Amino acid sequence: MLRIAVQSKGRLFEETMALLQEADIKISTSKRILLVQSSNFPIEVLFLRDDDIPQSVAGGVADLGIVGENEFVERKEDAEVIKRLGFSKCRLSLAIPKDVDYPGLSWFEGRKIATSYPGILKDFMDRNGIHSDIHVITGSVEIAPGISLADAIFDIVSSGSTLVSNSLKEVEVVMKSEALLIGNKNMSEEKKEILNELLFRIEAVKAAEDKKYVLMNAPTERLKEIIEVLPGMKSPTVMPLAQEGWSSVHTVLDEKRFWEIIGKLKALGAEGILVLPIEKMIL
Ligand SMILES: Nc1ncnc2c1ncn2[C@@H]1O[C@H](COP(=O)(O)OP(=O)(O)OP(=O)(O)O)[C@@H](O)[C@H]1O
Ligand SMILES: O=P(O)(O)OC[C@H]1O[C@H](OP(=O)(O)OP(=O)(O)O)[C@H](O)[C@@H]1O
Ligand SMILES: [Mg+2]
Repeated sequence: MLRIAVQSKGRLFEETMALLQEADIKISTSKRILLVQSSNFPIEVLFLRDDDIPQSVAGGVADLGIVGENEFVERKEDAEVIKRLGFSKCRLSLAIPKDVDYPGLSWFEGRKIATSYPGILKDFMDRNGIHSDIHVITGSVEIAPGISLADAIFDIVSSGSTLVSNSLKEVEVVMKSEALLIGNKNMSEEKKEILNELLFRIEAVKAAEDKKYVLMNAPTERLKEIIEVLPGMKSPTVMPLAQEGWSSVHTVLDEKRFWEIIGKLKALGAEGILVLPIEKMIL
């Protein structure tokens, strides 16, 4: 049985549970139970604070973990990055009061910076030859300059609205982050086999993300032009309709290019276009 450490609540929790669910791994969650076995897959889920996930994976308390890259890099624990998961995207940035002129990194020389990521910040400042005074706080970092606790902050930014609400401006992006699947470096062969099955399922879920299955009726005489417009996995499926001169065309479309392609298909005479979600895709 594999043990995976995931965040018990917070920004990573929902998407982590959704990923396991889409991979058809059933986990019943209840606030008080911190170790739960799946009823249909050889895995158990250990619910932890995200701060503790890198260490539990490096030390072998858990075999796998899902954690933000920011937290993983900060902790400097010896575990392996198995897969970048593409959710909980954010960045770690330096921000200063919005009315202060910013001449460049030298501004931070001798300044006090509040952060929950002292390791990443110190490495960045050392690389750039800047000496600053790093003040560690575990939450509500953005408030620090407003209450004269620090001159600047170094924290997570996503939409930037927390910075705006606290009259701060982002001046340097130090790293980008997303959720990672990390693993213990000494997993047994049996555990690696279960991990491979898990990865196979995760990849099928990820491949289907942002993809749609599209069916349409098309005039047979325009099929050649219609097929040229469609990217598809290999080539579209084409079947004759009962009505003479018409065909049914089935294909997979990328959501990003969806409207552009649909527009072209309509112009070529396609009609009765149906768009269906795809649950999984095995490439
Ligand atoms: N605004 C955001 N947008 C996108 N991702 C974010 C955002 N804030 C945080 N994250 C990502 O989600 C992770 C968890 O964030 P969260 O705020 O839940 O952490 P936490 O308060 O430290 O939780 P815990 O109680 O588990 O210690 C962060 O380490 C980061 O990778
Ligand atoms: O750029 P934004 O979109 O505003 O997001 C950034 C904020 O999001 C996170 O906090 P969160 O809302 O998770 O609350 P927390 O401080 O309790 O972790 C993070 O610590 C920032 O404060
Ligand atoms: Mg935390």
